[in-house]
Amino acid sequence: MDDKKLRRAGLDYHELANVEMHDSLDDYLASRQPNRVMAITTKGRTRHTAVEFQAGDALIFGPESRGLPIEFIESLPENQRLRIPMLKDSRSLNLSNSAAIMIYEAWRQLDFQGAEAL
Ligand SMILES: C[S@@+](CC[C@H](N)C(=O)[O-])C[C@H]1O[C@@H](n2cnc3c(N)ncnc32)[C@H](O)[C@@H]1O
Repeated sequence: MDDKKLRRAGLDYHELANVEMHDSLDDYLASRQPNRVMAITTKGRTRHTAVEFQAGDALIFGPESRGLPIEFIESLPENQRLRIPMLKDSRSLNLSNSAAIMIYEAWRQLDFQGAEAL
C-alpha cells in the first residue's frame, strides 16, 4: 500500500479512500462485523441488481487470480452470492470493473447518499 506506483495510480483521489488492512477475511469479519455480507462472485446465481442493498452491507470480492474461496461462498445464502451478468462465453470481468459496477449499483439504490446535488 506504500508502493509509489500504487499511490501515483490513485492520483489525488487516494486521499479520499478510507483504506484498512486486515490479516485475513476472518479477521476483517470479526473486527468490523458488517450488517450483511455479500460475496461478489462469478459462481453466484443471484443477479447483482436483484438485491436491496442496505447501508453497512459488505461487498466481498476475490483476487484476480482465483476468486473467492468456495467455502466462504457456500457459507452464505444464495441471495448473498451475487453475479454480474456477462456475455455468454465470458469467464469473468476484471476486479476493478466488478468493484465499480457493484459499488455504483449499491450507491444508486441508496440514492447516491453523500453525492453532490444534481
Ligand atoms: C478476475 S475475477 C476472478 C476470476 C475467478 N476465476 C472467478 O471466477 O472468480 C476477480 C473478482 O472479480 C469479481 N467478478 C468478476 N466477474 C464477476 C461477475 N461476473 N460477477 C460477480 N463478480 C465478478 C469477483 O469478486 C472475482 O473474485
